[in-house]
Amino acid sequence: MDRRLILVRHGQSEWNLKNLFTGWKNPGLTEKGVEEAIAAGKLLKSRGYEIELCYTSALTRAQRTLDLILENMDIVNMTIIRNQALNERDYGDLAGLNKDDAREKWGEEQVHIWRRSYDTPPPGGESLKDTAERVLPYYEAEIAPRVADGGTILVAAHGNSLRALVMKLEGLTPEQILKREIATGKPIIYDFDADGNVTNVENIE
Ligand SMILES: O=C(O)[C@H](O)COP(=O)(O)O
Repeated sequence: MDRRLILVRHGQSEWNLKNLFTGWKNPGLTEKGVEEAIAAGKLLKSRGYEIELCYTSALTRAQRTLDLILENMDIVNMTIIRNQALNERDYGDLAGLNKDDAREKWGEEQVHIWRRSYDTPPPGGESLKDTAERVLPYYEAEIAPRVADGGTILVAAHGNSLRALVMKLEGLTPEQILKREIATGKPIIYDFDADGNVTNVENIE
C-alpha cells in the first residue's frame, strides 16, 4: 500500500515578484505563479497519483495553487482542508517591506538571519522554530494519521511552513535548514513505511 505525502509551495505571488516580505499578508498569484501551479498539476497527473485528501493554508496564494493543481490533474470533488496552522511564517514588522531595502537598512547578515535561521524571529514575527511549533502539531494530529491510512495526501503551503515540515521529515539540523530553499510550484514527494518512517524523498520538476 502506498503511503505518500506531496508538498508543494504556492506559485509565484504578486509580492514574491515585487520582492516584498509577505508572511500572513494575502497577495494573489502572478501569471507566472498560475503557470507554475498548472505545470505542477500536469506533472503530478503524468505520474498517475490518486489523491485521497488535500490540505492547504488560510491564504489565497496556496489555495489557488491547490485548485489549479487539482484542475490540471482532472480531479473534481476533492476534499480540501484549509487551516491557518499551515500559513506562511508571520513576518511581523517586516511584512510589506522590500527585501533589498531591508538589507540596506539592517545589513545583509541580519536579514539573512531573520529569513533563514532556525530560532531568531524577525521583529514582531515568527522564527522558523515558532512556525514549526504550530505546523508540526497540526501535521502530527491531522495529516500524518491520514498518510498512515494509505494513499497520497497533497499539501499546498508556503516556503517557511514547508521548511518546518521538511526539517522534520528529512531530519535536518538547524544548520542544514538554514541553507534549504523551497522552490515555488515544485513538488516534493515523500514515501513512508507502515511505521511512519520516510523511505524515499523525491524532488520533481
Ligand atoms: O513570506 C514571504 O515573504 C515569502 O513568501 C517567503 O519569504 P522568505 O524567502 O524570506 O522566507
